[in-house]
Amino acid sequence: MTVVQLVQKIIEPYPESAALKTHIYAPESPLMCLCLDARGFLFGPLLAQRLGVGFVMVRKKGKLPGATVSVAYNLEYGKAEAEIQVDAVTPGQKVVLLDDLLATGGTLFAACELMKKQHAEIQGCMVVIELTELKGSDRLKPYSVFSLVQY
Ligand SMILES: O=P(O)(O)OC[C@H]1O[C@H](OP(=O)(O)OP(=O)(O)O)[C@H](O)[C@@H]1O
Ligand SMILES: Nc1ncnc2[nH]cnc12
Repeated sequence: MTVVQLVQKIIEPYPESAALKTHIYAPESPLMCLCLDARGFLFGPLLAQRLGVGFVMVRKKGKLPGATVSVAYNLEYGKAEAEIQVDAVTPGQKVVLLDDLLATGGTLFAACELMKKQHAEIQGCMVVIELTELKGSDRLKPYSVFSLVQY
């Protein structure tokens, strides 16, 4: 399956699906789509546009201007630091976190930590691919993870 086909898959069926409604879609309150550097940017803006909600970038450290808040984390193969601008989300803001892949969960866990620091309300996480053997969804509990493909 190509990336374009995956994008189609992620944006076409889900705005109307029970899964999306249960996990993230709350029409009565604004929602932000929080997307992870870098491959999350392939999917996040499309989903945000489809849902008619805002889009926030979580970037690797040192990329964003102005005041930022950051969290260090471990990947399967090293260390990194995730960062957002301090005013990217407001306290109480509902957010859904989106990335291409869930492996160990370290990256999404760090993004959740950033959201907790900013007192945002995490609605859940969405990924295109979940590598189930690495048990990333356990790492992210109590937050839910919705994945399109698992292997
Ligand atoms: O669940 P984890 O073990 O944290 O791994 C998943 C993360 O790893 C990859 O990103 P990577 O840091 O390689 O960066 P990239 O998107 O810039 O390629 C992938 O895009 C996820 O963000
Ligand atoms: N196992 C994996 N495969 C592909 N991309 C990754 N990024 C982090 N872990 C990965």
